Amino acid sequence: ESHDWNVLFPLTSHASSPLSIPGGTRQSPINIQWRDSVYDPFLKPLKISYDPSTCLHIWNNGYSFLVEFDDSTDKSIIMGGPLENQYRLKQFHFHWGAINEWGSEHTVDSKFYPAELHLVHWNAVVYPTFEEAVMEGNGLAVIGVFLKLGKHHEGLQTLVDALPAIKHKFDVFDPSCLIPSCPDYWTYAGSLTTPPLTESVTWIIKKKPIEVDENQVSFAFRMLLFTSDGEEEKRMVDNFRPLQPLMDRTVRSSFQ
Ligand SMILES: Cc1cc(=S)c(O)co1
Ligand SMILES: [Zn+2]
Repeated sequence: ESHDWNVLFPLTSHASSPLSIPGGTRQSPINIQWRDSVYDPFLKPLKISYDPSTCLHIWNNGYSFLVEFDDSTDKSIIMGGPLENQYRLKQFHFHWGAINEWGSEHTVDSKFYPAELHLVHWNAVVYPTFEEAVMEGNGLAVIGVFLKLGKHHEGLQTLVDALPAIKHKFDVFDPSCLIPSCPDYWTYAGSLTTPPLTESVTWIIKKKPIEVDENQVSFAFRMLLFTSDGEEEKRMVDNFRPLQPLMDRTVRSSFQ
């Protein structure tokens, strides 16, 4: 039983990967074992309504590139799905690898995708600020979308074109163009995958990936830098967290 292993040989426990918080019981990302996911007929369809004009700017935060949204109103929200309240879109960003063999944070049946999109939302019904929501169990909801290599993605190209400038001011961008129309998703209780790693995220992982072409991931994403101007260049790649133990959690699916 893995728990004994941890008790007997705590130093060799795989669960305490460098980036796991002590005593964490709902850490992310995880491997989604398709056959172990449980269909929940009471799960509602996810309702997504984004107002493209809430788009503010795109920037490199030294770990990924983010497109941030004006979250001072309820103009861009999600509701339904596994969620009790509506959640406001705050930003979206990606995680990707140095090569196409890996890059996503979540895996499906231990398969990595070359990249993963995260659309981060917070529970403004219950919490006054994003910062407070980050610390609460029902504070955040993140939609995860896998990227697989295939045909060119028009919507993504708008972002890719802005990357070289990165300070590029954005007028409008509707992130729903990055979300597959197939309504199927998995959902589980998890955490942020970057510090503070708080266990505040209801993860909603879309079953269907979106297709992007080789250049969109390789040229654009992998040319970004972790480093700032003047520093020795370090390409921004492999900005994903190692898999975390499922522990006492069930992944639910919205589909049979
Ligand atoms: C708030 C936030 C959420 C995720 S998923 C991330 O990678 C960074 O920051
Ligand atoms: Zn993320």
